[in-house]
Amino acid sequence: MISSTTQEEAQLKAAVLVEALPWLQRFRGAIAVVKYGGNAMVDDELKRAFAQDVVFLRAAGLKPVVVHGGGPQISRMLDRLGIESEFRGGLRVTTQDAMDVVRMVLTGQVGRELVGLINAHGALAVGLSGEDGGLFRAARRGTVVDGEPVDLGLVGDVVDVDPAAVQDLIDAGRIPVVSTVAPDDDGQVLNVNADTAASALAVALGAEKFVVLTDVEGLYADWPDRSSLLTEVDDVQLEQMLPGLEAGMVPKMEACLRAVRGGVPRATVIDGRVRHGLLLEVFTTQGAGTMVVPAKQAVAQ
Ligand SMILES: Nc1ncnc2c1ncn2[C@@H]1O[C@H](COP(=O)(O)OP(=O)(O)O)[C@@H](O)[C@H]1O
Ligand SMILES: CC(=O)N[C@@H](CCC(=O)OP(=O)(O)O)C(=O)O
Repeated sequence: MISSTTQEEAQLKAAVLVEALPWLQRFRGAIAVVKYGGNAMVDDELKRAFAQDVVFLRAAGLKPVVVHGGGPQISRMLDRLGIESEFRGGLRVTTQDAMDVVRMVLTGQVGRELVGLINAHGALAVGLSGEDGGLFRAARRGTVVDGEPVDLGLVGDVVDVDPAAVQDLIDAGRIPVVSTVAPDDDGQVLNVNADTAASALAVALGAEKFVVLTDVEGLYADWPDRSSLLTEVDDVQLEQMLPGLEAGMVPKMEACLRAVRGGVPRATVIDGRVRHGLLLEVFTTQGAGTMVVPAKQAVAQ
């Protein structure tokens, strides 16, 4: 005889699968750009679970595109090489020496590792950077801190995206894994914040979803008050909040805003430290983290 506990467990498992049905139907065929932040790559087990989730999305009929960061990994390597790291307004001040390290760590280390983890489930992932196939064109940018303009060195913003190289991989059933270094018009490679680059790619691809994995539960209206976590915010509200946000959260929320204003229907910031958080975000009704939606749709979600 089957015990009642076993039956309950079985029903719970079935309920999880049934809950996923409308989301499986809704997102079949949709492009999902998933930005994996360096701070969310906490340990090997989490990274393996992330790779599993991405493969799950692909198996469920979505078209996942991974854009990765690697800020802490770059800082560690710079440290080992005796090069100082300095951030202004959430962006790394980047000298030519630092740029060589940024490029080496992002495309040669972090990107390679993610490709390997995904390909443990089949030959799906192909790595490329903003330099490959003319994917990104960048232009140098500075920033403003406390009202003062700050020169960030070899830091750029993506000003043009040619998604053909990524689209070709998607069409071939592959999972593109994108590192965000990008050349300017003179061929100088620039350091581009990964959140910013990921949102530009999500817009260019006409993505249905833009999900950002970071090291916090989502956006707090009144950071660090833990009771102020927002489950949903519209683009108008978010724009008003931006000047009050701190450091790393600024490029992240700007990226979500740009994605939504560029036509991506929903952009979500989730806690990448939660194992399988990506699956929960995509396939459960409750979702996870903070979802940014266009103002006119906010009520309907
Ligand atoms: N309003 C806010 N809501 C959430 N996190 C915030 C907020 N303001 C500042 N933060 C900080 O921003 C951090 C996320 O930025 P960052 O560490 O640069 O992320 P990543 O490395 O994933 O790009 C959070 O861990 C948190 O400490
Ligand atoms: C200009 C700038 O700050 N670039 C980032 C690029 C990596 C990145 O964005 O990584 P995360 O997503 O892990 O933060 C940097 O050098 O750290």
